[in-house]
Amino acid sequence: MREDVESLDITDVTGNWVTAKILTAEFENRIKALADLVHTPLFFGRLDYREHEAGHRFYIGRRHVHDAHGDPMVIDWRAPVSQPFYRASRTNPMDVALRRRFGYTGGELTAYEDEHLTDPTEADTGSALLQAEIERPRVGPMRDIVATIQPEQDEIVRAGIGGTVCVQGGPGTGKTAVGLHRVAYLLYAHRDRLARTGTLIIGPNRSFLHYIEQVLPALGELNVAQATVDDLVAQPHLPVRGTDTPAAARIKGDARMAQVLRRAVRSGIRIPTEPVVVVRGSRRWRIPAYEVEELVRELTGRDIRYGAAREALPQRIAHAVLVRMEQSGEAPDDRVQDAVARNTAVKAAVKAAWPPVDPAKTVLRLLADPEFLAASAEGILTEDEQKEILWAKPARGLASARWSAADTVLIDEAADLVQRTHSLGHVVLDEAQDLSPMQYRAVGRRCSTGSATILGDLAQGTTPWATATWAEALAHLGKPGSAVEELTRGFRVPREVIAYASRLLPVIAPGLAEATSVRESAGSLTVRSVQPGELADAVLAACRDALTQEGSIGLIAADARIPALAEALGAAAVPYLSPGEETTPDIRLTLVPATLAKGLEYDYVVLDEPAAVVDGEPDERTGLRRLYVALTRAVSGLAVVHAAPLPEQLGARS
Ligand SMILES: Nc1ncnc2c1ncn2[C@@H]1O[C@H](COP(=O)(O)OP(=O)(O)OP(=O)(O)O)[C@@H](O)[C@H]1O
Repeated sequence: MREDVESLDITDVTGNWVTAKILTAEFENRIKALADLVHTPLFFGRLDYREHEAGHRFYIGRRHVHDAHGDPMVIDWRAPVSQPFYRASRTNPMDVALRRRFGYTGGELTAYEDEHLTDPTEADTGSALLQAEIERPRVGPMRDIVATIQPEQDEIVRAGIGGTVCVQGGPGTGKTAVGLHRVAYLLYAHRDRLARTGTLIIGPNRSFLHYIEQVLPALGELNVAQATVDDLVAQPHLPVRGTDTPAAARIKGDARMAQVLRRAVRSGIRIPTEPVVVVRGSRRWRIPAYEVEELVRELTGRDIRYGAAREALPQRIAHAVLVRMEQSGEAPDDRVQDAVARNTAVKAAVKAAWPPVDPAKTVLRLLADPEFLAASAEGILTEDEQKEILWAKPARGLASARWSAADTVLIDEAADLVQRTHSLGHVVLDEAQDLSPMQYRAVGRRCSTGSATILGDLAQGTTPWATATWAEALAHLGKPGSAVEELTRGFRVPREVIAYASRLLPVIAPGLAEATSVRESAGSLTVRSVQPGELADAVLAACRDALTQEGSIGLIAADARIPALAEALGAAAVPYLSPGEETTPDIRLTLVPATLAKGLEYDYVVLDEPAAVVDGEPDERTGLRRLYVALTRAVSGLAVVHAAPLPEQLGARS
């Protein structure tokens, strides 16, 4: 297939150099997509449908492959014929007589496993290849799970594009993996539509995005944008240089701010009291004040963007002029209406009634001018709340203001009040529990005419404004009442470790079910108590111990402890990486600040001083949730080393 593309000669068909460039680029992309990847086999499964005739046997793989005659050899995993590979069971064989899974070692076919779904005498033993895949040591960035997607995951992956799906799932239940495969599926099933409208994956931070960035290209999808929420609302010339107190950030992130902003943006609207007089040639056309007033009142009552109304008003006034021209026997056309709309008298009337609004300046004024804030927030924010968000030292101009991350979300909201934000076809929002209501709104307007996949775990919410329920989050996103699915089978964390971490659940997320572990090996869990002076040495020893095993090692610690640990590692000449940097055979240890651990995983985790992780957060619940995240990053083993007493919720180990 690659040679076919490479041998295409386009000199005859390209009329001009633009077409030639575009075609060449497309061919290059296709050749790239058809590259041989040594460790990525062409197929991983086979389905024999029950009528066992020619054409009833299908090989399933990452992409479609055909032979020299164009006959299919491997079917794309996303095609409808492939679906039973993931969903068929003994209770519902879906017409499949045989399902075969192929196992590979370093790109070599080394095993296969058969299930005769309609044979009642065959025992249901579960898949050893799935187990092997789950147990495989983790090195490098996240990989795809296309060969082993589980039925409950597949339901979410293939859910229709029309609806928004929200997935609540404990640590390691495959939310991120499912979200990425869902994008690949949607791009396959709705390629044209999504090529036009675009898809976007939103993750919590850069290192997380780096960790997941290889998955879609491995599935043949090269054109999916990735961003953090901060990237989405970033203002080109207004860098974030300030921080908010947790209290201020909370108020700025509250959905009530949307009402405050709406009032602020519209605060300049004035009901006209003067007539508009348009002079054209030797004639004067006068629209009396009451009529202009009516036009303005009508626009204020309509649910259209501020900017759209501002564009509509001069046209309406011009129309009123045109009506008068017609009444006096003239026959003006559309060009006359446009010319009247641009007339200086009309422009001045519009400016007075509906002045232009700069979103950033509006937010600046709200945060700097107590009277403007009071007028906009009256009956919405209390006086104390207003005081909390006002800048102690009011900024003078846009460039000198110390904008915080929450402020940029406010500017984004104000901008949307003025002009509708462009909506994409599909948005995947990962680690969604952490967003503030205003951030949900920012994401929601980017999929207002599309759909979304919302992934998260309420127990891992580590912002003071983390959502309490998915219903609330979905309402802020503008997708109220969307389906909420739950994933509970964990593919990462070993049994003993998830049981230990789950001791925190009653405090951090009462009512949430404990994740189970599908891993067969129980995993190793050690908790070591040492004297304060010995902490760094004990942590180093635990890292060295972990390094004797295969796979990646994450040393997770409270952010405040990172410099001390970095120094200790340096002094002991133990090389280490930062999150987002790729492990190599020589450097497999990553030093991870607890605040960046979310979404990542390591074969072995050494957790330094849990009490410090809890103390690093503004309140205890958030601290314990941060600890829960840190405790659930391990694939094979977790070693906890502490000098301070463990948080009591973790309890003494029985
Ligand atoms: N069906 C599967 N087959 C093989 N591996 C899987 C499967 N589902 C998930 N995994 C693996 O389990 C690990 C955890 O998955 P993932 O990171 O998607 O979980 P998550 O729910 O997003 O976790 P967290 O809440 O901690 O962010 C990953 O290594 C992923 O590849």
